[in-house]
Amino acid sequence: MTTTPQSAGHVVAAVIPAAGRGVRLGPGAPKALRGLGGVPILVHAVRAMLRARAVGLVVVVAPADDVAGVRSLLDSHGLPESKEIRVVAGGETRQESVRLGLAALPAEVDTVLVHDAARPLVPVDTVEAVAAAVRAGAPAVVPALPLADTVKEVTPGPPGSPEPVVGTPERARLRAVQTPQGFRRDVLTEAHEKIAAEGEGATDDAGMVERLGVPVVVVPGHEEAFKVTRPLDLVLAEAVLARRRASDVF
Ligand SMILES: Nc1ccn([C@@H]2O[C@H](COP(=O)(O)OP(=O)(O)OP(=O)(O)O)[C@@H](O)[C@H]2O)c(=O)n1
Ligand SMILES: C[C@](O)(CO)[C@H](O)COP(=O)(O)O
Repeated sequence: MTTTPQSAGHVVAAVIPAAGRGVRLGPGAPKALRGLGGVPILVHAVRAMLRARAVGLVVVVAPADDVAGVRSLLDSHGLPESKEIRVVAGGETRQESVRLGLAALPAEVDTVLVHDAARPLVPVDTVEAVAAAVRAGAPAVVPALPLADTVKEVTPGPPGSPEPVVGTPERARLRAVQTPQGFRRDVLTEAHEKIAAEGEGATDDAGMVERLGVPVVVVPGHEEAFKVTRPLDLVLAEAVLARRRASDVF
């Protein structure tokens, strides 16, 4: 096991929430366990984190009813043994799963990257860039991309019914947020303790940190770090992976 500093005095761990069902992807196994190029989505995500020199330890947050199954799945895929991989049970929400992953970190970890299992193809350069920005002093770092579409704010109505438009935010000021999101461990832990205690949900970890009043910065994301959410995303992921395998570039 190696949890020695991988990046100049910092001990960086990746927490991978992988306990979701993948309802929007359609019926089947939990999303992280479904195949992409013949390999479970989760295995791609774990490899993406292990490839980063900065990352010294990975915590996988598995569906609560299949922790042993996920452990043996990872063990059967020939992952490098130079870095420890822990597997813990997840919760009912992404927020709860991340909190359970944080609780499994060893004391010496001071920097945490939270990465969706559902973003299996994130390039290593994006992972390293997020870790480097935290190392450089930012308490919270988010990779993100400018939007291609114009966005409307609406008053939500019943599915399928016309929804009144409230406004059109200035697109140049908007970013679509990805993972891994990087944090000083103390900041992320405080966010999960306080915001969860307030009973407020959040769709990403940086959103919780923002509510503490801690500054969050954005660094460039990558179009191949997209989230596999709906069936078409899986088609795209298969195509990206096939191209990488053909050119041997990961
Ligand atoms: N209770 C949950 C819910 C989500 N996640 C994880 O959070 C990441 C991002 O969530 P999302 O893509 O929304 O996954 P699902 O919740 O599985 O998707 P859906 O909403 O379609 O069911 C995924 O890696 C997912 O496994 C988790 O660890 N625990
Ligand atoms: C964390 C995240 O991937 C950033 O875009 C996203 O917020 C997860 O959202 P979801 O509601 O779980 O799809």
